[in-house]
Formats: sequence, structure tokens, C-alpha cells
Amino acid sequence: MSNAVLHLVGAAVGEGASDGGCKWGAAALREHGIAQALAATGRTVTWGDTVTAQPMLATSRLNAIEGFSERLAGTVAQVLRQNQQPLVLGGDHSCAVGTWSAVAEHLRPQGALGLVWIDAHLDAHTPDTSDSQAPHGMPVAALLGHGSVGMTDLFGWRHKLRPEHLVIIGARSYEPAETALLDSLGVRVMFMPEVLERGFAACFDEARTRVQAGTVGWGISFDLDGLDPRDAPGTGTPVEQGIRLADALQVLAGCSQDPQFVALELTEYNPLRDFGGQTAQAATDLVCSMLAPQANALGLAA
Ligand SMILES: NC(=[NH2+])NCCC[C@H](N)C(=O)O
Repeated sequence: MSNAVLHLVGAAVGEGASDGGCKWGAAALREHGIAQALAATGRTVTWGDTVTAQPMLATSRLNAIEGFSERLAGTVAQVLRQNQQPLVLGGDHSCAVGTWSAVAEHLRPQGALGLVWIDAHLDAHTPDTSDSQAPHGMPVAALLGHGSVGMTDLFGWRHKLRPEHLVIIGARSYEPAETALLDSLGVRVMFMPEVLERGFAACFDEARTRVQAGTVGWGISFDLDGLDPRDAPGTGTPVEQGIRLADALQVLAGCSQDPQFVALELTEYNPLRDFGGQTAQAATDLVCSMLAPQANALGLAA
């Protein structure tokens, strides 16, 4: 789908996290010139609406995220109906509920969605298990069909993702309830020690093969905190010892050229912690590497 128009959607949400700074992430990336950088790779780029969470219209934080998810899902579904490729720019990671529910809904007549989830966290809490009650710790569970109905049942159906169609890479900060849920469902999680031992390239290769099996389309939800904070300090909840940016740039280069690649989401950019703009540049380089029409458009190996 790499010749499709690339349609950027801002997800202005920070209410899903304890530190709300990610709400300003998409606006800051836009200011930084992410759309121009993508256009310079040869893609045709358009920036559609930014969807903004509206806590003042909600009864609780969770309810604010539920309402936001529904509106973001509507926007992403519309982009897909126009045969454009969505790039959703967060925003805290609760935006994944809206993004991937819409992609799953779009693919549903043909088949299932596959998803590679790159993240320091598992985001597999439900409101019953989360100590922080932060909705950005819940999107994986919601997409798998567990959690509040307002997050699990967008478009009137549940289980947007089947456990065997999801792979999580880079996890290193999580709570026991999350591993309990994912273990019980049989989700393949590549924790950070495995990534360090086998290398990100081998891990991503396995992940891509798994999410392509039995699905009709796949995508990547990239939480910037999956990267090492030395390369990307400006994230909502940084955790030491992550994936190095140089590895990610090389391994993910051109991944969107796969005809089954449907959408990309980049989350948890927190400009309030990004002194000097290092993380904005890392985010820009990453999306350009993944979405460039040729893998070598940036001089990177295929
Ligand atoms: N997408 C994220 N950054 N998630 C962080 C979640 C942190 C913690 N596990 C929680 O549930 O509160």
C-alpha cells in the first residue's frame, strides 16, 4: 500500500496517562515538520483532522477515553474507506483502541487483523487489575476483548484482535496481572532480554511472520518508549534498556511496502520532556524509515 496517499491523523490525548504531556505530541510533531519529512521521501502526504479528547464532556477519565476512542475510530475508518493509509500520531497509547478497532472493522469483511506492538509496557490491564487506573495501560487487553465495554465493543463487536495475531516486542515494565492475562490467551511476547539476546532484526522477522499468518492485513503500533531513553527521552513513561534507534531504523526500513501493511501508529511522544527535540527527530526518522516508498530512500539497507 506504499503508493497510497498517506493520511496523518493527530490523536490529541493525554488523559489516558498519569502525566498528560502526550496530549501535545501530535501538534509538536507537526510543528517539527514530520509531514514535510514524509513528503520528502516521495510519499504523497495529507494531514487530516486531529481528534482531541474532551474530558469536560465525560463522567470519568475512563469515560473520556471511551468517547475519544469512538471518535478516533470513526476518523480512521473514514481514512481507510478512502483507500488511504493512516498514520496515527499520539497521544498516549490509549489511542490504539480507536486506531486498531477501525482497522479491524475495515478488514473484517475479508478477514483478521495482525498487529506488531513495540513497547516497553504490555498495556494489558483492565479497569479491574490496574493500580494506576490509567487507560493507556489497557489498550492491548481491550483489543483482545477484555476491559470496559466502551473500549472493547467499538463498532458493536468485540475481540478486534485474536491472541495469535498479536506480537509484543520490547516489554520490560509490567505488572503480574498483565502477564497472567497474556499467558492465559497465549500471546507471544518478546521481552527485552530476548530482544537483546537474539537482536531486534530476528525478533521483528518472527513477529512479522506471525502477524501475517491467517490475517488479511497488518500494522505496527509503535510506542516510542519501546526505544532506549538514550535515543528517545521525550516519552510519557520512559524505561531504561530499550531497543536502540539505529537498530529500529535499519530493521523497520521499508516495512510498509508489504502489500498487506495497512496502518502505522506512533504513540507516547511527550514534547514536554523532549528538551532539544531529540525525540521528535527520532520519531520523524522512524516513520520516514517505515513509510518511505523505497527502503533505500533514506540510504538505509533494505
Ligand atoms: N502505554 C504506556 N506507556 N503504558 C504505561 C503503563 C504503565 C503501567 N503498567 C500502568 O498500567 O499504569
